[in-house]
Amino acid sequence: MDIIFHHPTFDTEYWLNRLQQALPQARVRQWKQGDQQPADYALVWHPPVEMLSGRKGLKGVFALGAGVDAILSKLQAHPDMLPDGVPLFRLEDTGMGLQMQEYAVSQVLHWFRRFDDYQRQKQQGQWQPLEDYRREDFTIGILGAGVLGGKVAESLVAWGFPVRCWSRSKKDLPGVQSFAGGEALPDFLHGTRVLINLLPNTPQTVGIINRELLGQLAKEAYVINLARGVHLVEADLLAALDSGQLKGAMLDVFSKEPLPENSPLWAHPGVAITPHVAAVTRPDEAIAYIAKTITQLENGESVSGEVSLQHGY
Ligand SMILES: NC(=O)C1=CN([C@@H]2O[C@H](COP(=O)(O)OP(=O)(O)OC[C@H]3O[C@@H](n4cnc5c(N)ncnc54)[C@H](OP(=O)(O)O)[C@@H]3O)[C@@H](O)[C@H]2O)C=CC1
Ligand SMILES: O=CC(=O)O
Repeated sequence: MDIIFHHPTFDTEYWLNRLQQALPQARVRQWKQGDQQPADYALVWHPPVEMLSGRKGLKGVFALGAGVDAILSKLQAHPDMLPDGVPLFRLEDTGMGLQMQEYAVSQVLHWFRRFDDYQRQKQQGQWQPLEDYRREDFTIGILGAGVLGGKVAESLVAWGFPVRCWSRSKKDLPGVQSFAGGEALPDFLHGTRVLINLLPNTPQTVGIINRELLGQLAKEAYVINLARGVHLVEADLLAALDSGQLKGAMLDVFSKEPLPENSPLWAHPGVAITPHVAAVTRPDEAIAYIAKTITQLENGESVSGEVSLQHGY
């Protein structure tokens, strides 16, 4: 079995060695321009079109992350990039769930315990205990209730917050109120104090966090965007912060990355920023998952993690 690997920034040597250890029967190599030798599986992130297109004998392509929007948008421009019938897989959790939980819980607690207000007071040399927020006024609404949204919901339920989620299909997650489909979106938003985005980037979700949506949240709401920058209309977010409709935003992803120097988001006091690090691919966990999935595929067993090209995630 032959496996080709391409990632623009990962430590390729490390990945090749660990993949080889996990799949001793395979021949693993870094894909280089001009390499048209046979391959059964391709492991990729931002793949050059020629790495995949027209490749015979390919049995599966693995995206080395959770989101497949970049691959799918390339596929739209080059429909022959993924040979017909070749499944595309993505990473399901592989350590990203825990990272998302850490990020979301720490930020929700930061706002819930009013550390943002106390920081402002500290800057003014002000010693002034503030009224506690109550959990019942701090409903967390999670857009997307898949692998990562589900994990984040679980961790916030454990902290005693009222948690609700919104997805395409109805969910049965312990302690979480589930809303499904476009018609249920207004009810989901009504009373949501902290909105956490973990949707995939699809034509249906681009620009979903806009003026209209933000206006339906509870007064002085907060937004955490952990998914993709294109979900959020940045100008609408800034306007909602300036009007007082929103009290704060924690953003990990941006419509343009790296965030341009002249973006007004940098200087806005209500906005905190991290550079797309909410959940990174952990090599060892990802390799274990890919090796397990390839072994299952080779044994003719069913696997999870296949991307629906129809739904775009
Ligand atoms: N910032 C970072 O560092 C990282 C960001 N990400 C982002 O997180 C995203 C989510 O990852 P993951 O949880 O694994 O993805 P999943 O595919 O497991 O979950 C996606 C969820 O979104 C829901 N959904 C999709 N389309 C719609 C729609 N039109 N309306 C309502 N709900 C919808 C799905 O509904 P249903 O369950 O009904 O299908 C599902 O619950 C990734 O796509 C990626 O962009 C991922 C990793 C790191
Ligand atoms: O943003 C990262 C991913 O894995 O998707």
